[in-house]
Amino acid sequence: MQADYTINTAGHLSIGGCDALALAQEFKTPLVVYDVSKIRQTFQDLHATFEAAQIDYVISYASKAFATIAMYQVAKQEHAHIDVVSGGELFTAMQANFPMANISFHGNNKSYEELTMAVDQEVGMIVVDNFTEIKMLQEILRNHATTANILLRITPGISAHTHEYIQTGQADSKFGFDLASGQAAEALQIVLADEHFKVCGIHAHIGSQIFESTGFVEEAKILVATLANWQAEYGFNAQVLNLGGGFGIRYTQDDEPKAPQDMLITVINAVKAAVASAQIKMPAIWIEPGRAVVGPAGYSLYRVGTRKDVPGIEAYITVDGGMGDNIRPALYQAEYEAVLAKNPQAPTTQTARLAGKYCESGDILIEHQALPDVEQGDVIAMLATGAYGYSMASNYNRNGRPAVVFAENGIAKVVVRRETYQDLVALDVSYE
Ligand SMILES: Cc1ncc(COP(=O)(O)O)c(C=O)c1O
Ligand SMILES: N[C@@H](CCCC[NH3+])C(=O)O
Repeated sequence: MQADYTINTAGHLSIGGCDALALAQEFKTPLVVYDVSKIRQTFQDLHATFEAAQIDYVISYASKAFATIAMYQVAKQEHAHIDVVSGGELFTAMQANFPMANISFHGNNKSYEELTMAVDQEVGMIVVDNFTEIKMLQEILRNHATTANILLRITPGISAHTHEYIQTGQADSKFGFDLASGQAAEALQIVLADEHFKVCGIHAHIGSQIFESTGFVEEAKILVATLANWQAEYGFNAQVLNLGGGFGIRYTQDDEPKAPQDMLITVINAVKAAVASAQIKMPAIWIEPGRAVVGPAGYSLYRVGTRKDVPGIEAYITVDGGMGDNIRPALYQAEYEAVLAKNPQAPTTQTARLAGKYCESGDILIEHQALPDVEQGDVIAMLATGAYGYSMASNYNRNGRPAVVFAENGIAKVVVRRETYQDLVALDVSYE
């Protein structure tokens, strides 16, 4: 399958109606560029799918995939909720004037301060993960003489087909209350007995970059069966069934994911069928897509620097970024594709390793990348880098993180400025 990108009349890669070479020239490289209309389209496709199914729902953008003020504003404009996993993400959402009622707060080790911040800000939903958190939250709510809407995060015992580092639903997971051992039912009884909690429902998330619907269907069945049991045993009527995120995207031509809205239809149908057979009231379905919303919309633009030929092996073509702006290849052996921005469809003449500039042998962005002849200064665009790229970026080797540009209808706007050398020492304190 042909990679998904647009070429303009000059024959250059075009992102959000902007020429990629012009973007690299104006904003320098490495540069992260988002085609904002792609982000909007994904939200709109998911909304349309839910609306056609005629059920109550919430689309909660999992903002760990890319959390910035501008992105929160786009999510708000597209009528999405967001989920946050730290005080820092929550603070960013506050700066974006994101409605606090439309935020879910996640995390397996939320601190006392973070929980207090969530309560003070009247965050709409706290996704309670463990017994320690229940205790802390009870104390905070008592002290504030207030209540909180909560979901219980359940570990449903499903091993999704994905990299083990990004599986989260298996019984041996650091996240959530285990279902099989009875932990989840124990947690439910505690929160139901405390009037400070408005227990709205349950949550699970089985993992990320998942292509097969079977894991989600299984998840839906297990969670609905759990709700039916809990209704019979504890009289608990859930209003919300949050199925988490995890829809996979296409990084390379070998990937053939379903469109997120197609995956969603399967999931909705599985919930509807399970609810009908369990004879419980249909809860609102909440989903938390991160990668599927921002991944395909993001491009990383790099300039080619050096080249090293190794006799008999693929050459190293090194660019001006690498593991500092995209750790995923080094961390998960994640695969990507890249094109030459000035002529994405130029016939290829070589297969090379696209290497980063960081001081690590493992800093290879792409192995076996087919490329035409490239020269120093050429702009290479890595595709589908919008999820967990910038958000996991670091200052390793004291490289500044790239700027981020939103491109839409031919207009490009910096939404995160490039870090300067001065930024890099801004937190340092002299010891002389
Ligand atoms: C609780 C939760 N929800 C949603 C997501 C988003 O997942 P994805 O980006 O794969 O859609 C994650 C990350 O895996 C998560 O941990
Ligand atoms: N950061 C991971 C996904 C983890 C999602 C968070 N639970 C990735 O890049 O694929």
